[in-house]
Amino acid sequence: MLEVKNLSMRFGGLLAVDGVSLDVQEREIVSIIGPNGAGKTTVFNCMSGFYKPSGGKIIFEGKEVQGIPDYKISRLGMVRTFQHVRLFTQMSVVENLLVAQHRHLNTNMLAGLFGTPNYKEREQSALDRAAYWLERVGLLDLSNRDAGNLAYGQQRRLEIARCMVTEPKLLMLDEPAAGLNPAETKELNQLIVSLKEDYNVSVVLIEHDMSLVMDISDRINVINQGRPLASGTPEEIRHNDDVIKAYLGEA
Ligand SMILES: Nc1ncnc2c1ncn2[C@@H]1O[C@H](COP(=O)(O)OP(=O)(O)OP(=O)(O)O)[C@@H](O)[C@H]1O
Repeated sequence: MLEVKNLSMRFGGLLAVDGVSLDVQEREIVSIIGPNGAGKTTVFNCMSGFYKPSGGKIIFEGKEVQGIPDYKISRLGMVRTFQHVRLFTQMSVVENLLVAQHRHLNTNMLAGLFGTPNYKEREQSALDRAAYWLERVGLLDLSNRDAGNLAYGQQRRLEIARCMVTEPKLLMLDEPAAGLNPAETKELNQLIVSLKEDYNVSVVLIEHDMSLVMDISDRINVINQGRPLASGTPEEIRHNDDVIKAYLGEA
């Protein structure tokens, strides 16, 4: 469903991403790993339309999407979370999920003002979807709390719910386990697997928590200093000499 071919991204004199290729099939969890500064988030920023890549192609469901702005990419069904949680902290938990859907659907303001039947129906289904996902990530009891007052692990789950209410085909998670305790990481592990198995979503994951990566990934792509280093199953990556060297070098 997604193919990234020979992607490159230059910032002035720095070639942050250089010739990275990867692909994601339906119902697959694909991870991108690599030492700090390897270029992982930059790859994500290109895939999600935050950056226009300097070179290469990004093909989603047969369509070239490199350089298309982020809001259009998300309407095609590719949505992402951020390394640092980005919620509307002064809005309630449920409002965060409603805003996400409005932005996604590009709701007509006049229809809203006049409260047309079609608009009301859509509002109701947006509320139903919000309630469904809040329940699913264990936040239904906190619907009316300000998002900024949630514990960190809860904010991370709300971010995933905020993506899921838009019914994506491909979900991109940037370090979702960062800052979580072991129990929360275990819950996250189960949630991500369930997104694939129960909701047919493909997941691209950037993550430093190797036990999580090894446990849930179908395939892993390793990048180092902007360049592809290895790709394969968790078992193949675990035993790859180049990968071991790159990580030992970092430590
Ligand atoms: N907007 C930018 N302008 C200039 N340089 C950038 C920009 N974004 C990233 N870089 C540089 O590109 C390189 C890759 O950064 P990137 O954030 O993609 O790495 P990463 O693999 O996600 O790292 P980490 O695991 O630490 O999050 C780094 O050298 C970084 O300083």
